[in-house]
Amino acid sequence: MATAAEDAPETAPTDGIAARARGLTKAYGGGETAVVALDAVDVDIARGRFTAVMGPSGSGKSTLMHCLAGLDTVSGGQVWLGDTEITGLKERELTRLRRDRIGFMFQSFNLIPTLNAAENITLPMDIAGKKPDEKWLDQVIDTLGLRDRLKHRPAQLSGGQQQRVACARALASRPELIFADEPTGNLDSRAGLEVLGFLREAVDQLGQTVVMVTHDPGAAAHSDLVLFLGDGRIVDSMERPTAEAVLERMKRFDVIRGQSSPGGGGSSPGDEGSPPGGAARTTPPPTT
Ligand SMILES: Nc1ncnc2c1ncn2[C@@H]1O[C@H](COP(=O)(O)OP(=O)(O)OP(=O)(O)O)[C@@H](O)[C@H]1O
Repeated sequence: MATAAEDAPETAPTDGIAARARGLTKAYGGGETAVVALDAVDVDIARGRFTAVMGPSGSGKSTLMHCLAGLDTVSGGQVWLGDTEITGLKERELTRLRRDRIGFMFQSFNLIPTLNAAENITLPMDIAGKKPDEKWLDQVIDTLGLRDRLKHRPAQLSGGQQQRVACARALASRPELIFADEPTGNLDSRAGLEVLGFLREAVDQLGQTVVMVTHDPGAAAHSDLVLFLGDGRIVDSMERPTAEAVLERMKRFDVIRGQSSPGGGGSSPGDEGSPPGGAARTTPPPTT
């Protein structure tokens, strides 16, 4: 019994909650150079909704996503995926959890160049030795308009099509949660809109849960809820956002920063800010 208890992750009631964090703290480095990227964050990610995470450069968006997805360890606090506490899981258990229960999309697509679209889409399931649900897969492929591109390799596809393949790959195993880090960052506005439309459909028509980190108020406007991060804390949220309202909210960060650092001096790491809609950033590939 002691062994079972040891192996059993702590559970919490998470009805309607796909992911939850309590007191989530992440610090990098130590001593004088320590950076607190996340400062005791409490957050609930609602199931079946599209949540966007915004905030100035260095505010902790990617760190939050990585900690919620079990891609990074935390310095303090607890994180749950569904009712599984992931803080404290061993790397092997985390790898399995990410593979089985989470879908990832990144700015840089992260497709395997030697595999065709169909093979890329099912790769995580093939690695896991799982058979895809063909009916679901068909639905995903048709929703994403990839039916006539399945035999193409990534180099034979446009950026938008490659990101659609990455989207299908994230959806293929019908994960509990999809994390998308700047999924439109490498796309022109038309292709970006298309991908955002598909993520919206994944939520509305396929019942998926999506969390998207973005710098772009126009992209955030496709979500149901925007969480605003500032200096490692969730400082605001906005239901049913519009691009204009998100842009206005983001401008207030610049005002506050302007007030707190007269003459532009005294900036801390990652404090330089970035214009909404800009600032492409490279994200590490998924380790699943
Ligand atoms: N590996 C690391 N080592 C040290 N500091 C780090 C590391 N990763 C992130 N940080 C710091 O943690 C803070 C939050 O970084 P994070 O990348 O989460 O911010 P972000 O909001 O995603 O930024 P951006 O919009 O520029 O991508 C920043 O101050 C950053 O410099």
